[in-house]
Amino acid sequence: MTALAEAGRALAAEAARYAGMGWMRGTSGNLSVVLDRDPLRLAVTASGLDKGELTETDVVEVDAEGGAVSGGVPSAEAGLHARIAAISGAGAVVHVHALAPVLAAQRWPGGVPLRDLEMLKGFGRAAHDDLVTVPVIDNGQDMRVLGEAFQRGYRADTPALIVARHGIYVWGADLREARHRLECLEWLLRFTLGTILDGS
Ligand SMILES: CSCCC(=O)C(=O)COP(=O)(O)O
Ligand SMILES: [Zn+2]
Repeated sequence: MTALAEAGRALAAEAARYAGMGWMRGTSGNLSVVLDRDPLRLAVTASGLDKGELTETDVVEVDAEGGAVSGGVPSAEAGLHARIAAISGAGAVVHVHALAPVLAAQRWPGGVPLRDLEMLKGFGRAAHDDLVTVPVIDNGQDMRVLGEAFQRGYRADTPALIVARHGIYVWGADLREARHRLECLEWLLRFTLGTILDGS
């Protein structure tokens, strides 16, 4: 099996899992893994498909700008995946349309504050870190513009980015680490939103 097909199989399995959680509704969301660093090459999910029904062939190899190197139409957001992988050194980038991150960005458009929660450990931070701020950038259709905005707010200790009125990106050394971070961060965001509702 080629490296691209192997990546496609892993991406399909991961996407099915996220779809089952309701975080990839319709055709939303996209996932990638780094195939090569020099030059940068990623395997990214193909565009416009039901992410709960992907097969190992629904994957496209892209370059550092998100342009297709193999056949097929890559995710419309491949350019942002590539920028995140290039800047952070991550081996995998996941993007889902879970609701809590979008609600949180609406409430805290300058960055979502998280503090003093055990679950922060699952996001690569200390439980009692004074303040963790998840960056928020404006949505748009030009991935170069989103990439620049990501890069301006990038901090190596905060492996996530919320795109306002759109969704969230989380990254890690591999798909498993990215997933663990995403699951814990989604919990943190839901908790933080819940504290406004109950006034605490
Ligand atoms: C209803 S999904 C709109 C596009 C989007 O935000 C997304 O995550 C999926 O785009 P792709 O090109 O990767 O299918
Ligand atoms: Zn999206």
